[in-house]
Amino acid sequence: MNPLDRYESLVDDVDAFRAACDRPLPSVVRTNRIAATPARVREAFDEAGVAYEPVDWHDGLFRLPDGNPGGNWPYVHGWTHGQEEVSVLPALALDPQPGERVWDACAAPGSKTTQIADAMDDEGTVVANDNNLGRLSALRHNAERLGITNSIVTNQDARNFSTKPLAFDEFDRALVDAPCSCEGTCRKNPDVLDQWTLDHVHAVAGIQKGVLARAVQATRPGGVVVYSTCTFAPEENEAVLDHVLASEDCELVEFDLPLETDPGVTEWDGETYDESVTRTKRVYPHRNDTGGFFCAKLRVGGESDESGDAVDREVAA
Ligand SMILES: C[S@@+](CC[C@H](N)C(=O)[O-])C[C@H]1O[C@@H](n2cnc3c(N)ncnc32)[C@H](O)[C@@H]1O
Repeated sequence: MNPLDRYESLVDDVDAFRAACDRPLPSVVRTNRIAATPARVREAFDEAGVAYEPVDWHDGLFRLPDGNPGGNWPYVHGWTHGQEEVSVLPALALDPQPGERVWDACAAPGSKTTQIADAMDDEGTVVANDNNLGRLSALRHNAERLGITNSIVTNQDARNFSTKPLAFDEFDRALVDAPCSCEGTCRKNPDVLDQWTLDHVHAVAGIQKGVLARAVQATRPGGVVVYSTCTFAPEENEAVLDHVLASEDCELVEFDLPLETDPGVTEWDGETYDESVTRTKRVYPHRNDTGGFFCAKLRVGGESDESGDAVDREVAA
């Protein structure tokens, strides 16, 4: 069975959805503004004879029609990082500010960690955590190449994350870019559809619930948690949020993304979810010619003693 068959009742135009999922995905790079401007990257691509096309919704992204995002000197100098268009969305929703404390719970190989550090002007603290040591070494390599200095790396199971190694015990913001069944990456890696099983969807949903709950607990009252996956499966998206809304002190908030999205679904396979999951965003490949994605933004409850404005703190870790 092709798992994409499951989503035909969710999309408006099944033929366009299936055709988009069958098309290869263009390579995209993000400008690392710590090291260069988009104008300087364009100049460098021109000088090096690298073909590129602008991405209309983000001035720092470029599509590379010939592929190979790592095969040119602007990449080697840390001016660019290969990152799919939809992969840029969670950090935009998180909106981290210079000086803040941010936890990237499932961070490797660091596309979003490095984008978060960039958005913070490399000021404050990003704690980049992953339970996979091999993937963390790729993250460290990327952070070094991009010249990032405000990030530290931890190797823990995010479900039981301990802040003991840190000099603080709560974060202003947290990102859970969760391990998932990766259906939305089928344009890049069609094998995900052959390897798909419902058992894996249910198993990974358990991990997702545990990590998201810990992220809410580790974030200060009034702070922000963003949850994202690259899958269409409601079991891994809306159902995870429904679970955490019931068990933790948090709420889903409205937010904007610069791409065309569909709202989260409130019913799936005989289950119904909290109405507020309609505030989450589904990105289907045929809408913007991208990969598939899911993104949600939560506000943590409880008494907040901070305005939510950018804070000026010493890096403490
Ligand atoms: C979607 S990938 C993260 C991609 C990354 N955010 C980026 O932008 O480059 C999910 C990551 O979760 C990690 N992971 C899986 N289970 C975990 C757990 N229990 N605790 C922490 N990390 C976990 C995987 O090793 C994997 O690197």
